[in-house]
Amino acid sequence: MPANSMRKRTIAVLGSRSVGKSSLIVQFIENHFVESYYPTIEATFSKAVKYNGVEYDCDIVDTAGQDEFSLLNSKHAIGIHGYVLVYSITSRSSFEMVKIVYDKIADFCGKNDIPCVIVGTKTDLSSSRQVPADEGEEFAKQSKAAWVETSAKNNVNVGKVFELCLAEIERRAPGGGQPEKQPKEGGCIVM
Ligand SMILES: Nc1nc2c(ncn2[C@@H]2O[C@H](COP(=O)(O)OP(=O)(O)OP(=O)(O)O)[C@@H](O)[C@H]2O)c(=O)[nH]1
Repeated sequence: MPANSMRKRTIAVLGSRSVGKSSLIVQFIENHFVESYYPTIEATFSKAVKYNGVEYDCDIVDTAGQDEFSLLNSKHAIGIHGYVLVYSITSRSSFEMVKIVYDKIADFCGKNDIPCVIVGTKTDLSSSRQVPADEGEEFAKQSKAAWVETSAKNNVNVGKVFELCLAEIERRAPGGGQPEKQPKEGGCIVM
């Protein structure tokens, strides 16, 4: 399929520092695990993803980790079709941060039903687990979001994160796929 006939989807990946956002994306795009930690400033990755028989041209935006003082603003919402909100199963505070970030996105988008996947990372470190799986699942259910646990290290459920995100986007806008907020004319588009 020629590139220009593929459906373009932009997905933002958010969550606390060091929860494994970049590792998840790099495992998905480049099929390897990054052991070392380099804090992200901001980066966008592109990949063609086939989901449900349709090829999507996905831009995946890796953000700098958020904390309680980070302000979510237009750059986290304009031009974005769907969200991947990441916590580490070994960090309760990162799970609490996902809830805060979710509320900020809902606030900014002016609605509670946003195309979103809640992701618990680092399942290979289950002996240090601080967030039970059912708590993650329950929060996602309340938020009408999808939920999955992954390990970028062992390449478990990595592709599923992005498939679920496309499913959440398509469920709300079948075949349409307008971003949650449209860029203003002449304004910046993403991040
Ligand atoms: N054991 C294990 N470690 C992981 C996993 N995913 C990421 N890590 C490690 O966690 C650390 C942080 O990972 P990053 O992917 O850089 O985290 P990040 O969320 O992008 O961090 P910021 O850029 O600061 O927001 C690195 O040392 C990774 O190797 C995983 O699935 N299992």
